[in-house]
Amino acid sequence: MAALRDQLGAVEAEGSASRQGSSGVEVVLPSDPATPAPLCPHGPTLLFVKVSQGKEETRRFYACSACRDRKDCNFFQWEDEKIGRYLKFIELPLSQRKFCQRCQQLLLPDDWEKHHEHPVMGDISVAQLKRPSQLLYPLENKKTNAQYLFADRSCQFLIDLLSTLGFKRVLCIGTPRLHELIRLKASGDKESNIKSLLLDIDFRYSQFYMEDSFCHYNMFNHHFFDGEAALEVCRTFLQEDKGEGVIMVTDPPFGGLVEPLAVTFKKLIAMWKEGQSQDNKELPIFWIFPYFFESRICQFFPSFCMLDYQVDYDNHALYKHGKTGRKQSPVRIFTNIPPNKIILPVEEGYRFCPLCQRYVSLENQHCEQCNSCTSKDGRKWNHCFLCKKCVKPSWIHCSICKHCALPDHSCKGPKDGCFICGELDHKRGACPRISTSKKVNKAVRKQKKRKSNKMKMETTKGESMNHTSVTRKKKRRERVHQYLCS
Ligand SMILES: C[S@@+](CC[C@H](N)C(=O)[O-])C[C@H]1O[C@@H](n2cnc3c(N)ncnc32)[C@H](O)[C@@H]1O
Ligand SMILES: [Zn+2]
Ligand SMILES: [Zn+2]
Ligand SMILES: [Zn+2]
Ligand SMILES: [Zn+2]
Ligand SMILES: [Zn+2]
Ligand SMILES: [Zn+2]
Repeated sequence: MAALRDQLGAVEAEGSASRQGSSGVEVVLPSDPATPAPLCPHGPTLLFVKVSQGKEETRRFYACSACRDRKDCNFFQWEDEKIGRYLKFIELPLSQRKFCQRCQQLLLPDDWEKHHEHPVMGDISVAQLKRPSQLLYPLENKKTNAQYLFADRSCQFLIDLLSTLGFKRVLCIGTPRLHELIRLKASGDKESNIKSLLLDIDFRYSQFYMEDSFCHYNMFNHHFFDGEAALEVCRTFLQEDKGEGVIMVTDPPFGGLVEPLAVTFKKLIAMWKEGQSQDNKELPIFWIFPYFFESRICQFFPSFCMLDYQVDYDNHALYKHGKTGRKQSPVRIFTNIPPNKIILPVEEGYRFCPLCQRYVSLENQHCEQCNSCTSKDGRKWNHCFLCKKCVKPSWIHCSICKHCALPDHSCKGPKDGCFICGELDHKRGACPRISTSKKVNKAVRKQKKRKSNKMKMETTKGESMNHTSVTRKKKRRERVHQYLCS
């Protein structure tokens, strides 16, 4: 890309020198108006062509519509670059296939010079190109990307499940690893030829896929960055075969708000419905999200139920945590597919409850009072006759608060529960009622103040500062663990 930008520089320098003459750079109309121009920070770009001595060159390029000076906006892309680049790359001999780890970019020989001081990986095999989620580093920015990739075990479980349920097409929203494994499997054996379309905000993936298998997309506002043509790719995918055989699988960043996601998913459902013959059917969906969002998700999608299956991730330290050797993860699958159709692996500790007609975690026992397998976190829950419901094993009934809570809770205060709504089963960060970041900040400030007061108290009690900070760290770790697992 950088090399290409330099070419633009040269072209522009020439262009401005003789803009009025017979040589220079001219704006042209795209040959196919349905193909939207790529976007730069200034909006859709314009298509340019270099003209020398009155003759147009054959290769045209997109550049910024607003900025004439490369210093102001260095966007550059050949009109035919997208396809050309990937195909050129795989045609190179293995020894020339390089990937810049800093720029997260496949390099063509023209680009090498620009990256010679960067860490560059060589000998990129076809197998590696087919697993971009292993080549690219996961974006771990908690607030925006939180790219937690499925552990093999969970990804394989999902793929087997999709194939057992007979799906032919999978709309992958924010599931790049699932997308690549579906494609890998489809190319590997003729039996399973499931198609997959990935919608993700991580643009790095566009290097590895053509426009019919990747759309640069924002799931919080249903925005296709490449305009109408990309939207059409998605529509066609959903409506193929009159909408038969398609499922939507999504694993949004957990910091994300449920409501905008629900609005987006409803738009996609409507898009699928346009191509439907019968009205009464629902678009099958797997929405992967932490269990403490159950009530919130079911509010928007009453037909959804939560499966007991614990989804595991490769790069999420907290979710790998577990005392029993088995990883404990708070992440579940929410779906409108009847749970009795979904077999959870017995070898991983799931069993079928004939009364509930669904697979549950081994320790999730059927409660006769509730007439349901009530555990949400995979542990055995206890029935409280005063609360008339099952509660976490770590909770006891508090006669002051008149409900069950952790034994060391402080009565009549939201301190041990959620700072925002006061509920005891989740913390502020997971509150389904958070609507503005303002509220969160306020709660955080409050919490910090309380903490620092507490610390002052502890230090005046005569404990050494060192010891206090160690135990506080330990306590904090325990609290995080509790938040996820208790
Ligand atoms: C929790 S990760 C899920 C990855 C999945 N477990 C996998 O292994 O395939 C969230 C994914 O959503 C994507 N993402 C984050 N914000 C997004 C947004 N606003 N719109 C679309 N995708 C987004 C991230 O790039 C990432 O791939
Ligand atoms: Zn620009
Ligand atoms: Zn680089
Ligand atoms: Zn049961
Ligand atoms: Zn019960
Ligand atoms: Zn109780
Ligand atoms: Zn109490």
